[in-house]
This record gives sequence, C-alpha cells and structure tokens, in this order.
Amino acid sequence: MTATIIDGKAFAATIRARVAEEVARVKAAGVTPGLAVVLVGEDPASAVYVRNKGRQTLEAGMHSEEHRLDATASEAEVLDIVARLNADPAIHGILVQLPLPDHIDAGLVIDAIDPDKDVDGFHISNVGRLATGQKALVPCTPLGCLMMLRDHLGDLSGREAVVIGRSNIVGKPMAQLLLRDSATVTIAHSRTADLPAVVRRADIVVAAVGRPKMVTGDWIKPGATVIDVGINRVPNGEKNRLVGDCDFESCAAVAGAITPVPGGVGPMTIACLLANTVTACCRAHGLPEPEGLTA
Ligand SMILES: Nc1nc(=O)c2c([nH]1)NC[C@@H]1CN(c3ccc(C(=O)N[C@@H](CCC(=O)O)C(=O)O)cc3)C=[N+]21
Repeated sequence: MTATIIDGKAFAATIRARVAEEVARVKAAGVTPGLAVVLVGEDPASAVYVRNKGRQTLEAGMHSEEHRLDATASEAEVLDIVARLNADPAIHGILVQLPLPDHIDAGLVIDAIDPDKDVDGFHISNVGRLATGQKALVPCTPLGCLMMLRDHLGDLSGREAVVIGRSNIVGKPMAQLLLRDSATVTIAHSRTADLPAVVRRADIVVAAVGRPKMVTGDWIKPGATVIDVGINRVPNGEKNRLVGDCDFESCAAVAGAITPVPGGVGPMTIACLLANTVTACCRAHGLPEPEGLTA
C-alpha cells in the first residue's frame, strides 16, 4: 500500500477544538450557539450519527436540543416544530434528519426552515447562494471533503476533479465547491458512459454513490487523491460492517492519498455541522465570523 491515509477522525477533532474556541468567544459576547435536531421516526442507519452529534455539540460548549416525533407524525406537526424553531432566538441551527417518512414532503419541510438557520445548507436559497458565489450555509459533508482536500493538496486550482454521484446533498454541492476553488469539475453518475475511463482522468476523486466498493484501484490515476463519502452497512457475521464506495485495498495501492471508512468523511460531517452552527450564530448577532471554518 502506497497511499497516505487521510485521517478524518483526527482532522475533525482539530476542527471541533477550533469550534470550541469560537464558541467561547461568542459566549463571551453574551450568546450561546444553539443547534436543534428534528427526528421523525427511527432510522437505524442514522442512530450513530444522531448520538455523536448531540454529544459533540455539548462538548463544544453549545446548546443542543432534540425534537423526536413518532413515525406517524403529520407533515403539519413537523412544519409546526420548524416554525417554532425558526422563531426561537436560542436556536441558530436547525437540522431535520433525512430521510423523512414517505407521507411527508421533505422539500416542503426543508424550504420551511429559515435559510439563515439552515445548517445543512439544503434550503433552496442556500443552494442558489452557493451556486452564484454568495455567502451561504454550505452542506456539511461536501464542506468536510473540501477541508480535507485543501489540507492535503493546498491550492485546488486547475486540478481535474471527478465527483461520482449527483445528489443534492453531496454530489452537486461538492461540484460547486470544487468549481469555486477553480478545479476542473466533472459530475459522473449511473448513466455516465465508461465511468472507469472518466474517473481515471481525475487528480481528485469524490465517490458519493452509495454502492459498496464500487470504485476499484484500476479506475484510479496513480497518485490521485480519493475522498470516499460512502457509508454502506454490509453484513459481517452477526453484525454489520461499514464500507465505503471505494474498494479501499485496491484504491490505496494506486492513490496518493485516500480517506478511510469509517474515520474519514463521517466525522468531518459532524464537525462541519458544529462549525456551521457557530457561523450561523455569528451572522445572526453581527459578530465576526470564525476563520477557517467556512468554505
Ligand atoms: N439532514 C441530514 N443531514 C445529514 O448530514 C444527515 C442526515 N440528515 N441523515 C443521515 C445522514 C448520515 N450522516 C452521517 C454523518 C456522520 C457519520 C459518521 O460520523 N460516521 C462515522 C462512524 C459511523 C459508525 O461507526 O457507524 C465514520 O464514518 O467514521 C455517519 C453518518 C449524516 N446525515
């Protein structure tokens, strides 16, 4: 194995330490950043995420609250909670955990969140602000990926980046961020002709498709930087095991650097959620924004 392992877990800990410093600064100015998470029903895949998020929010010195609703809750009930959180001055960040049950229109709920409290960056106005280069709240997973890429590679300008996956949550905002850093960006997806050949051009590969071990070493240009966003649960004896969208062993034999799963992108996502909450708090109160924690 030749690739450098990009330790997202360790990097995320440094980001959280920076967030804690910023929280202390903001508190000294008389405000405590607050994050509210809304959960509808039980999604086992999200359980670890929710637990870690709540703990790390408190560890950073912020206010944290969880609003749990039954899986049978109506759309109106969810919209009502969002409206109350929008109006609550103690709350600077609102995250509605996805996926929502089928009977609730997720687009409607997301667009009901005050865009200035939308720490997921999923609201249509944050999507538009990012795409047009205005000040936005940026989705946490792509933001975490960008931080790791900048940390590892420095300047991204002129680099060939291939994003595999076109979701609104990862693929599209990732492409926007890479473009803003002047990379040459290709978005590949399930209909891309000769996907391996497209990926082989890339200096930067971001895999966000949700298919275990889909990307193999023969797709990777020697020395490329590989960011594996996939968090796939696959059966492993009695228990489940987490694997990424990349086949780690074969990719690591060719890549210059690669993120592991677990311990790569996942912890950075949570760190960026905390960072976005502090950023949103500073903007709401006209305080200087944290440096190095935004895109
Ligand atoms: N509105 C919304 N925003 C989200 O950002 C969002 C969401 N809904 N729904 C669920 C997914 C999932 N997600 C994860 C984040 C971090 C880890 C994470 O920290 N994973 C660790 C360990 C996980 C483990 O051990 O199971 C790792 O990869 O190392 C996992 C999953 C955010 N999501």
